[in-house]
Amino acid sequence: MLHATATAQEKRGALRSALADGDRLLRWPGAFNPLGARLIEDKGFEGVYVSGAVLSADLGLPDIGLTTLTEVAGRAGQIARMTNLPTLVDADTGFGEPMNVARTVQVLEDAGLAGCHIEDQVNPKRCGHLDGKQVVPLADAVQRVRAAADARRDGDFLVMARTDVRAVEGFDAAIERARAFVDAGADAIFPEAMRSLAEFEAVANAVDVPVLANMTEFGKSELFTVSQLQDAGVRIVIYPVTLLRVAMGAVERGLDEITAAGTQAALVPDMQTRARLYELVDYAGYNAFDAEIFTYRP
Ligand SMILES: C[C@](O)(C(=O)O)[C@H](CC(=O)O)C(=O)O
Repeated sequence: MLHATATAQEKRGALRSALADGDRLLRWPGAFNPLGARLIEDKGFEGVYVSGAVLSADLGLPDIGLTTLTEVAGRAGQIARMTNLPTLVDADTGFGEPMNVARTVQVLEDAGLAGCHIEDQVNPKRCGHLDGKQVVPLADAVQRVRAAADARRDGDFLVMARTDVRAVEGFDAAIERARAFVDAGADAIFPEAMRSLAEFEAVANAVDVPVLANMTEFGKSELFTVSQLQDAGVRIVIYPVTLLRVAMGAVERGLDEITAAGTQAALVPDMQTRARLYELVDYAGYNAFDAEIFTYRP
């Protein structure tokens, strides 16, 4: 009843245990809204991702660091609250200098997130799969990670360091940064825009913390399967924009159908039904809760 019963601390603890548990790959689709997180949990996935690209797109904005910490924490918190799964949020470059990064981590902890990733791009940042990116010097990037790791009050909050350096300085630099970020306190590494499975595997072998693979469509990485990634030693896979793209594709087709046919009738068989929607928002559970409270007498 009332959906997520697990506290943020419990979700963070569960994530730590899942990451410590052998080499099982954790699959985290990107939720573009809280209801999407509910569905991700219902379908048996292991975690929820909140993408900066999706949060930006939701506001009609490109993913170039225009969103504020308040916007990101607010929306990510709404999403995290709706699920018992751990939720990881994209914190871009951390919203400023190292002291801003520290505050970012604490605000995201308070919003109920299980962790976040901080990247080494310069501002304005861009999608990790586009050309023309720039990264800050290694020393500055390491300070961001150290600030994030030191700022946490819950030691289970996952600080993941993302490096975009592969596309700028090459693969060896990505390995160098991954190792330096782990030394600075990173709990996990997100090597952005790897060019092959072998590159993911090499990063996983180079560090003793979990490595994430970003399986975003229309990007620089091939779309590897869960078993391929697992065999390469990857521990977490995200599908950051997949559900938004799928949904928006359906929305476009729906609008075209209404225009062409003058009615939405042909769309109905493929729609989520009223009953399924009510199930996901626990309509019956709220009614039962309400009825019970009204019979309560001291
Ligand atoms: C992971 C990512 O940062 C995101 O915001 O989800 C993006 C995804 C994308 O634009 O496809 C990225 O930079 O890879």
